Amino acid sequence: MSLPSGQFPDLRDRGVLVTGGGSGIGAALVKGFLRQGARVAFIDIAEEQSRALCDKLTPETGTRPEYIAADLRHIEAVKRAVAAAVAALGPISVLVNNAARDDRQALEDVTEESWNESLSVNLSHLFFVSQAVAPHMRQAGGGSIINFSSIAFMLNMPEIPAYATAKAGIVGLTKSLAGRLGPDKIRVNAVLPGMIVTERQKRLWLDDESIARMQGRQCLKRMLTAEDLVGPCLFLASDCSAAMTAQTMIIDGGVL
Ligand SMILES: NC(=O)c1ccc[n+]([C@@H]2O[C@H](COP(=O)([O-])OP(=O)(O)OC[C@H]3O[C@@H](n4cnc5c(N)ncnc54)[C@H](O)[C@@H]3O)[C@@H](O)[C@H]2O)c1
Repeated sequence: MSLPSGQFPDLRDRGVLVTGGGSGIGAALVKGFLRQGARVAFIDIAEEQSRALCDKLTPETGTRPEYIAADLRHIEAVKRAVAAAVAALGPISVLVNNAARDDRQALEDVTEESWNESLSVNLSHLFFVSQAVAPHMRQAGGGSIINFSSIAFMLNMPEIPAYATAKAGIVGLTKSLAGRLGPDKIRVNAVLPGMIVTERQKRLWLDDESIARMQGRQCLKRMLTAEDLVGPCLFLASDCSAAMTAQTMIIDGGVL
């Protein structure tokens, strides 16, 4: 799929911060927001691929995104990364909490350490990045936070107990943050993607058979790609969704 053709003029010159923007859905979002004329920064742990993405997107969009190298599992690093994003962009109006790592683990193999690691990489930073960004959104007169959950926690996927727990937790976090930040004109919503066929997913978990099986369950009989998440996130970021907060939006091609 290519990026959606829609334009959201209110996103022009907005400060947009994407976590995990170095690959997959996050990279499509960085490109999608740049195409709207937004000022975009992204945080990612993978330095080489992130710098390569910046080199690729600069000629494609006419603007170089700001890359901030950080490991979101460390809260001090989160604070430094958000400060760097504000220094580069000015006030932030849009935050997309996208970074995650969907490791598989059999029930018997889960340890205290691996459980905490999964919650750290898939849940905790969404709160701490939001906490660090909120004062800057207030300064900007409001904003939109988009949290990436997943339909995975609603399906029968026994090999991802901690990831599923984190993704369910993100829905609760979204509603709590929406209540706290609504009076500051900051909206908080969650998106729940279905099977999005990215390079990493193909390398690690998906094959033709599993893709065909999921397409069999989808109403839309095509493969979903990272670009399919861009339009919904632009909508949630823009004033087109001005009265929408504390909601969840499923983007899965209609899995029944
Ligand atoms: N791809 C799918 O099928 C799918 C389905 C449902 C939900 N999601 C969700 O969508 C989001 C994006 O998924 P994706 O498939 O594009 O993943 P991806 O692995 O392609 O991208 C995730 C990015 O996050 C970065 N990252 C990981 N750990 C980090 C850390 N500790 N600090 C900083 N950056 C870190 C990675 O380097 C990577 O660039 C995730 O929240 C994922 O759970 C994806």
